[in-house]
Amino acid sequence: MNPVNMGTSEIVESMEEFDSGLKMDEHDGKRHMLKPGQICSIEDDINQLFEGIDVRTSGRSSGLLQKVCKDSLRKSAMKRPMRPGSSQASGIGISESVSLKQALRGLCISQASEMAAMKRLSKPGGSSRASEAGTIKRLYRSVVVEAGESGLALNEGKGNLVEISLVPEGSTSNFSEKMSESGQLPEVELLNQSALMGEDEIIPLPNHGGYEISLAKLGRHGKPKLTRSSSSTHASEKQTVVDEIVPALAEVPVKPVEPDKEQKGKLHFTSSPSSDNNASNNVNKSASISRHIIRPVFRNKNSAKNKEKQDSTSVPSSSNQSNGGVDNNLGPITSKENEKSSVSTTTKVSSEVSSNATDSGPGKPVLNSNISNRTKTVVSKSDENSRSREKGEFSQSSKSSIGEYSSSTSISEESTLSGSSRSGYRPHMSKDLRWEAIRYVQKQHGSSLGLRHFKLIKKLGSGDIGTVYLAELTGTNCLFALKIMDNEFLVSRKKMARAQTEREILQMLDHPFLPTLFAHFTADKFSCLVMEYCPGGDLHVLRQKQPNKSFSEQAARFYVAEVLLALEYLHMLGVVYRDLKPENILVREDGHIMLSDFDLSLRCAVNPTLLKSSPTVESPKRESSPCTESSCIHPFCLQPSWQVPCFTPRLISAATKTRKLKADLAAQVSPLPQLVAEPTSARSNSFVGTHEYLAPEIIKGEGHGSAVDWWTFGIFLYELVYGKTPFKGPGNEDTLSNVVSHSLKFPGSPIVSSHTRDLIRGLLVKEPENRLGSVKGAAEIKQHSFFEGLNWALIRCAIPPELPKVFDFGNVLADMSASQNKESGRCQEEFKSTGEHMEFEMF
Ligand SMILES: Nc1ncnc2c1ncn2[C@@H]1O[C@H](COP(=O)(O)OP(=O)(O)OP(=O)(O)O)[C@@H](O)[C@H]1O
Repeated sequence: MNPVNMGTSEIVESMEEFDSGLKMDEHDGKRHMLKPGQICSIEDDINQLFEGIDVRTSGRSSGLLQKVCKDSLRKSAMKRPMRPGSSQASGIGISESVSLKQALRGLCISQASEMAAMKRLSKPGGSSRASEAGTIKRLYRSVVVEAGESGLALNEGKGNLVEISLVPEGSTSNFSEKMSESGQLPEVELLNQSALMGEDEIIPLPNHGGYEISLAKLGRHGKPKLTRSSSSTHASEKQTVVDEIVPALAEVPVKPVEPDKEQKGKLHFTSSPSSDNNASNNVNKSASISRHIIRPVFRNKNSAKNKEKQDSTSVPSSSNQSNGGVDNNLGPITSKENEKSSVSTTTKVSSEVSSNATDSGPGKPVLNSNISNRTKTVVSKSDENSRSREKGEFSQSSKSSIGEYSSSTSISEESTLSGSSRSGYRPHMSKDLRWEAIRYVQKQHGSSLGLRHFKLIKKLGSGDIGTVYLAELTGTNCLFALKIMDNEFLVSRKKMARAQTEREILQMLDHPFLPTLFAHFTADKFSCLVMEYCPGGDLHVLRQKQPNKSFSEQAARFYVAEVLLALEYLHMLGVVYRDLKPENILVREDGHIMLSDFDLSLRCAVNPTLLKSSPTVESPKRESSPCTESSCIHPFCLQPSWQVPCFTPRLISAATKTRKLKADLAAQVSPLPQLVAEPTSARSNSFVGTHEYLAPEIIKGEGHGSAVDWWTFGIFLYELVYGKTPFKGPGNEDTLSNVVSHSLKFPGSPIVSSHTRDLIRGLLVKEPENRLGSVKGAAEIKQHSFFEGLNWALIRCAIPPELPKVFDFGNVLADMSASQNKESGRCQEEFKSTGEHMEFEMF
């Protein structure tokens, strides 16, 4: 949370509040807004009332008591409705009434309303002197859009859609400027979204067009331990196909940056110099954003030297030192000169978001969704993998990712990327010693982080765009997963955009079930990502080790629940993951999961909405009413209605009774609205994913959106419980055709509960629009009976089905020196001997 925002006052509004502000004129019957100056009239009314009470109670109450009551009433009148348990709201002078607060507070509508208010006030002509009640009403109307009828009390739940507009439709920059001037940045605290957040910490979400959403985030435990459970070499036959689209150039708003003299021979492809260390900078940044065309440019050392002179005035700075010293050399190229010079080696950044996501005004990035040059190359990643992977060292799976890939990026604003990428600026990881270690090394060596600071211990695996090593930050006993990518290779294979996407997404993440990116830097011709190391292998390997190669439903529920939360968070950030499969789910040392591998993800705009849930049951009153019909047809009604009125509750079964009791209780408590942050407007035509996991709409090339993640989620659950995927054919083509045309079938064995099958069925609906999760995203899926009883908020504290072998971290490096130094030496030698011309095995 930005410090600037910390002081932002909470506004809680309610219809009661409006009612108090709206006074019916007895004479003309019109409703008038009560202006601040009219508060005294309320006071007068109350005084009058009190007089009445005085008269009535004079004989019974002591004068003192009356005085106390009167005083308190007067105070109440002055303070406006205040009920037990409600917190006093301030902000722009709006107090709250508790019932609405109960209904909305947890779902941040108050903050959203404040935001909406600020937004409105920031508009030209908006009067900051508007009456308080008027402001409330305007706020209410701006925030709460009641479907059907306007002016309906918010707590009269009828399942209406309440929409919070978090994306400014208009003057983002103006707004941001105003906010920065006033020192206030509206934010939405997504309270009650326990799945996404913790109770104690707030993290910034990417800036949605100038507005910052804050999420309270989960804390996380986790120290790296050197252990590998990857002795098995189970290879699935799933193949990776990379089918690339060279996407169209995207017009992306980025902040112009200062030249950096130290950028020679380095890769530049970011729009986010991660240099801003305070919130106001963030705010100012969004205010100063201008549109530039950025193109990722690769320069090898030699070409960089040649171009150094001509680029010297335009090479962007990544402000390494200000980023906690973390080398952050991936800066944007913004000048025309660079555009020119980069033509031959550029991978253009394209964008694929729906018109919905892009047409909403200058507050949102305008993206070029044309795909200019589509080259379709199918590469069998399994072949590459089989070449590159060392047998028995790490999980082998040929379930590989297909990518007729377009980078599909709607990179909105640099603050989106830099906001959480600042070293240590990730609340759930901020106390992690690895940040300290990195800072320590930088301090010691007085330089930015580079490959020389790492001791490569062993190769963890190779992917489509790079090789991942277990690496120790020299002299710190801290282990990291170091992903090293060869820039020349990326450029030549047109994979630069994928690398960029992955890095940008990693920079945004701050979630217990997603990896933390500690640093990134370029070293000679390599781009390196310093990530959290996950020692427990992947779920593919773990599944192979299970009896019958499938997980129990209980275990599966744990893993899919954590994956669901990770996906929910990603969707909330505007990231459609697209490559869910057990191979991409790593197991942490504490047994919890980490979803990895974002190079095929789609970035898009997201517009969180608040859905007001409606009670699904009849009101208790109605249910307990006697049958008044002359002929009762209630199935449980045993007594003829003409003799004795039948009271349904007395005659229903025990189970039904319990259900009804629960329903009654639920009906009495206003159901909380649901926050839905599903990027439903995201659209891509890329052919990406993994054959067995590909959604039908991707195969059919119809264009796809976030619903593909719910399809893959269904396949994932199926594979965990049945030990295989549902549509796999003898070859990839068969698999694809099965996905499109075969109906879903469940094997007779193992026996799987109807809840699980029902959830899978809901997720594996071929039409994306009818698929579970397609409308309300994870919120919808979480409510499925498969997850009944699961405590989403505390899942990170749940005991995982399996713990990877635990090593004493203190001894890890010592152990390593004995058993693994050999390999470590080999990895180091590999670098030393080959120098800048080092070739990775995978390439
Ligand atoms: N943070 C990490 N901790 C431990 N092992 C990791 C980590 N990240 C990656 N790995 C291992 O390194 C391997 C290569 O990862 P990488 O993300 O580069 O490629 P990939 O998952 O095979 O997919 P893709 O080819 O799509 O990039 C993975 O299979 C995984 O086993």
